[in-house]
Amino acid sequence: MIRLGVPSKGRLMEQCFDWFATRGVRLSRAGSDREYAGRVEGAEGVALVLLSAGEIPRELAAGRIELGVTGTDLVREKLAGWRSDLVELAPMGFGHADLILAVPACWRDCDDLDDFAAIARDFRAAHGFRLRVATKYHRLVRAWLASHEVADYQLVDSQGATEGTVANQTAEAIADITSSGATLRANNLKILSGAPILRSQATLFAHRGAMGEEMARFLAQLGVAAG
Ligand SMILES: Nc1ncnc2c1ncn2[C@@H]1O[C@H](COP(=O)(O)OP(=O)(O)OP(=O)(O)O)[C@@H](O)[C@H]1O
Ligand SMILES: O=P(O)(O)OC[C@H]1O[C@H](OP(=O)(O)OP(=O)(O)O)[C@H](O)[C@@H]1O
Repeated sequence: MIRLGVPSKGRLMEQCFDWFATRGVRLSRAGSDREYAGRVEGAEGVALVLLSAGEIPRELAAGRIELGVTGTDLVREKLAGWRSDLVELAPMGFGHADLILAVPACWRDCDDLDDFAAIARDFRAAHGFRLRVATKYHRLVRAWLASHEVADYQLVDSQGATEGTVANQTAEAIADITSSGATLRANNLKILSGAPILRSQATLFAHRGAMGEEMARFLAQLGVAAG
């Protein structure tokens, strides 16, 4: 049996259902919007498990699901050394989002990461504490800033409404995902120029220990190379 984990709500779930439907596999909820059991038609030996997108990386790594759809951002953030437990099979062409670093739009002298590094260096002396970056992407942001030799900052945990932390004066900068940019604009924040920390999209992943014959057959049916 292949347990397939799919985001349980919103556009990610719907676009995921569409992606499989295009490949002849009909996924649906078993009952009401509140019911997290699912149905699979058009494929043998596949069970649908509806899960929070944020939990799918951990469930895949533990082998509690054999296949799963989630954002590459969530896999890289939640699983250190994710390649040892997961196989990245196919980008799915939706759920695009960039993980970016943003600062107040009124910081006229801060356009790129070099400017940010210089401001962070001076910040502690001026304010008595390190410049605060609010994010839920702790691992990715730390690794990225370290790789660019930015050290004079502290991370502030924010699990939602991260863009509001600057106006609320609990952070000076934020690192979060953006797609349309509307939330950043509404909160008077600007993205630092240059490449984003990460470009993410919804992606099909497998548990590395589950790449047997049954999986090969299902992937062939989906037209996906076995990694
Ligand atoms: N505009 C967007 N807003 C939020 N997530 C987006 C957006 N565009 C793409 N995504 C992707 O969707 C995924 C997050 O989905 P979702 O918010 O449902 O996850 P979650 O953390 O499990 O949520 P919850 O905890 O509310 O269940 C991430 O991979 C993210 O990159
Ligand atoms: O660039 P945009 O199109 O404006 O989208 C980006 C926003 O969407 C997400 O938030 P979400 O609504 O998922 O809630 P969250 O704050 O709980 O993450 C993300 O955290 C940003 O806040």
